[in-house]
Amino acid sequence: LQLRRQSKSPPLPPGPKPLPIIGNMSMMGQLTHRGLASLAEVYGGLLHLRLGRLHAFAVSTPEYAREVLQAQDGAFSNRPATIAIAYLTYDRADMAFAHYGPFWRQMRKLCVMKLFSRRRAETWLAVPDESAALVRAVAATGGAGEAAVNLGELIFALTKNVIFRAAFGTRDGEDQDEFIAILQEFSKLFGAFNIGDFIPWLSWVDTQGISRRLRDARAALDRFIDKIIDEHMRRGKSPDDADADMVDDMLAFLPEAAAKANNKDSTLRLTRDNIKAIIMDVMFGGTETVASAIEWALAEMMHSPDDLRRLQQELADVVGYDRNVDESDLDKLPFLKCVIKETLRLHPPIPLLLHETAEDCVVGGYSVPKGSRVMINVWAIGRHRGSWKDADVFRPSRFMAGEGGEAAGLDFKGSCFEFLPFGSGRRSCPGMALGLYALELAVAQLAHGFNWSLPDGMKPSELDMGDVFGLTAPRATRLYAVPTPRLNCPLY
Ligand code: HEM
Repeated sequence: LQLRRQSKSPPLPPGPKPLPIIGNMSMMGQLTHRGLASLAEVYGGLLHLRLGRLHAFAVSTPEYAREVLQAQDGAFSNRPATIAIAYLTYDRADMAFAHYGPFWRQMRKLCVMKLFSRRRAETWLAVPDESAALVRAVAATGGAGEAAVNLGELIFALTKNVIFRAAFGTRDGEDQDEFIAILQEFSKLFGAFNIGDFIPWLSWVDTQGISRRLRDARAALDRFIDKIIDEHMRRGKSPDDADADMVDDMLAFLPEAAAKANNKDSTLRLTRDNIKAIIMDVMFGGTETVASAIEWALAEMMHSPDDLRRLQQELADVVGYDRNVDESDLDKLPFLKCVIKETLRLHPPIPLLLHETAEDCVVGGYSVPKGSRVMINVWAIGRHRGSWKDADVFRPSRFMAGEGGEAAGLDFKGSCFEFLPFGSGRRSCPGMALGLYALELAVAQLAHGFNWSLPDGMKPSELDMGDVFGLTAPRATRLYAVPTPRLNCPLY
C-alpha cells in the first residue's frame, strides 16, 4: 500500500469540472487572455482544463511563470501545434513552431546571428525609412488639423513594409497585396476550431472544409515564394552584399549553394520549405506585434493627455522643434521608454505564450503531464494585483527612476517575471531589438511631429479601449485621430 502511495503522482491543479470525452471543450470561447484571467480568480494561478484528449494549463501569476520559464525551462520549451499549424509550417519546418532541440537551436542561431541581427543593414534601414513614410502619410492626409486619419491602418502599413522589405528586399507592387491575402488566410486557419485537434477519432468531421482550405493556402504560398526564390537565385546576390535580404541570406544554406560555396563552416542545411516557413514566422512575428504596440501606445496617450504632453515636452527639450526624432535621440528619452514599458505591460502584443511539456513535470506540487499545452497568460501577469499598484491604470511614471517610481527597476528583458511581453528563457522573442526600434521610433516621431486630438469632439475618457483576441490582442476599433503639425520644419 505504501509503495503504491509513493508512486502515485501528485494531483492535477484545480480547474472547472470536465465532462466525459469532451472535457471542458464547451468553454473553448473562454480560452482568451481575459477569459483565462477570470478563471484564474476562481481556481488560482495554475489551473487545469481538459480539452478532449488534451491536458491544458493556464499560468497566471509571476511565481508560476518563473517556475515554467526559468526553473523548469527545458521541460516547458516545446511548442504545441494544431493540425492546421503543423500543415502550414511544412510540418514545423520553421523556428517558432519547431520543438526545442538541435534543429530549433540551429534555426534560432541563424535568425539571431543573421536575419534579425544589427548587421543586416537592409532591415535596419527599412525602419527609419518607413517611419518617415508614415509621418509623411499622416501629414498628407490629415496634417491641416482638420481631418482624422486612420492611424491603425497607417501603422499596420509601416510594419508590413518594414518586414516585407527585410524579407524580400522590396516593398511595393501587387506582390504585396497577394502576399497579404495569403497571410490573412493563414491567420484565419491558425485560429479555426478543428475537432480533430482534440478528439482525433473525429478528425474526419470537417464541416468547415478546413482540409481543402489548408491545401489551397499552402499551394498559394508555394507559388508565391517559389517564384521569389527562383528570382533571387537568378540574381545570385551574396549574403555579404549591403542590400541582401533574408531570402538571399537563407539561400546560402540550400545544399546546392552551400556545396558550390564550399561552405563547410556550417552544418545547417535548409530546404525550400524551411525558407518559406521562416519567412512566415517573421511576417507573423514582426508585423502585427509591433503594429499593435504602436497603436496602443498612441491610444493610451490620447486617453491620458497629461502623459502625451509630458512626452512632447521631453521631445521638445531633447530634440527641439527644428527636426523630427532620429535613432540617436532614443536613448536620451527616459519618459518615452517608460511609455513603451507601460504600453507593453497593459497590452502585451502576444497575450498568451503557448508552450508544451516535453516530459512529465511537477509544478507547485501539481502534476503537469508530458505533451500538455501550457498557456502563460502574460496579459494577466502584467495586471497581477499582488505585483502592480493600480494594476489596470496606464501610468508610465511608475517606471521613472529618480522620481520614486515603484516599478523603476523592472524591465522586460525576461528576468522580471511580473513583466513578460517578450517572454523569457529559450523561446523568448528573437526579434525584440528590431521590434523595439520600430516601436520607439514610430511613437516618438508621431508624438513629436504632431499634436493630436480625437475626432468629432470626442473626450479622452470616451475613447474605446477594448481589445480583441487572436494571435495578438490589437484594439477592437481602429484608432482615428486628428493631427496638427507642431514642428518648424517640413515633415519630410
Ligand atoms: C513589440 C514587438 C514584439 C513583441 C512584443 C514580441 C513578443 C514575442 C513573444 C511573447 C514571443 C513568444 C515567447 C514565448 O513563447 O515564450 C515571441 C516569439 C517570437 N518572435 Fe517576437 N515579438 C515582437 C517582435 C518581433 C519581431 C519584429 C520579430 C521578427 C522580425 C519577431 C519574431 C519572433 C519569432 C520568430 C518568435 C518565435 C521564437 C521561438 O519560438 O523560438 N518578434 N515574440
